[in-house]
Amino acid sequence: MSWIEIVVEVARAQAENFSDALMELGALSVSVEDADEGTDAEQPLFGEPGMEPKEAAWERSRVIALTPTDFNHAELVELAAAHCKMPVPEHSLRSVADQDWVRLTQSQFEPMLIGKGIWVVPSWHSAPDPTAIVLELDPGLAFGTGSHPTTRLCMEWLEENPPLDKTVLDYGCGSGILAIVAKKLGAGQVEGIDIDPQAVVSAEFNAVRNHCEIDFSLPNKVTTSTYDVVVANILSNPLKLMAPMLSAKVAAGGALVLSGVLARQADEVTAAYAPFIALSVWQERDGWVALHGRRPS
Ligand SMILES: C[S@@+](CC[C@H](N)C(=O)[O-])C[C@H]1O[C@@H](n2cnc3c(N)ncnc32)[C@H](O)[C@@H]1O
Repeated sequence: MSWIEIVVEVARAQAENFSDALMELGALSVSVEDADEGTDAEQPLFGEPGMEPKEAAWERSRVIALTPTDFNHAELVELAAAHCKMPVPEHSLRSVADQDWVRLTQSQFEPMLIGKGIWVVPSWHSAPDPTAIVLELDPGLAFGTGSHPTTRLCMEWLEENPPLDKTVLDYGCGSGILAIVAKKLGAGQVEGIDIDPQAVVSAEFNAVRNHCEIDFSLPNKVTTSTYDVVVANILSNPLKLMAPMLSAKVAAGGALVLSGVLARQADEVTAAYAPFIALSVWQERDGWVALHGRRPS
């Protein structure tokens, strides 16, 4: 089976309504991208919790609707335009050939070497070096496959500072990748927390699959525990807000490692933690940094 993509350019103000109308009228899926992508007029949109981008679309937005082949494509565009009370925009059609989507997706995830000797290996591959530290992890609904520089920075910090027999808290655990690597590097008790229930489920699944005993939970579990190592790869805004709480989770003499912070945000995050723990940049990668510091003994 194959499909047809309808491609339409609309102004920013119409992108969301037009996309919704296409979906209501029978499109199988709709995506919106910057029509100026790859040119000098390209407009990156960045957001993070509490700082969502003001504009949810681009000055010139390209709306792409996936439809069956036996569909009246011109009529769909006309009806969607009428629904949005806008002139009928020009459209073009692109044929999408059927593919082995599972194989195609899997081919994009190869085993990854992180740091000096940590392999992240999808289940459909065997580990290139079974004697190394191997995490079996498939891309899923939670963030944390090891491909993002912030995850890699935290994993590399843990590899360089092995938490042997130490207690570790992974705050914002996503897939659980950092908690699992900590456990595989010899940590004692390891816990993970995430605000997203789906992440907790994924992390629990991944821990079992990697034969690691780790306790994952939502943030509402109230404890006064402190940990020898606290690692949090979230984003600068929530990290700043959580500075008193996260710092209090670090045991005397323990280490705090933060990532999800852009290099240009390092000073403001360091300032938020200064009353509790002196942080400094450990390493920078692709514009992201990992910050670290120790609570005085
Ligand atoms: C960038 S992902 C990091 C995932 C994984 N630890 C890694 O390093 O790849 C950030 C995670 O933090 C979680 N998160 C965001 N805000 C949070 C909060 N206030 N409390 C706990 N978790 C939070 C998100 O749900 C997400 O799973």
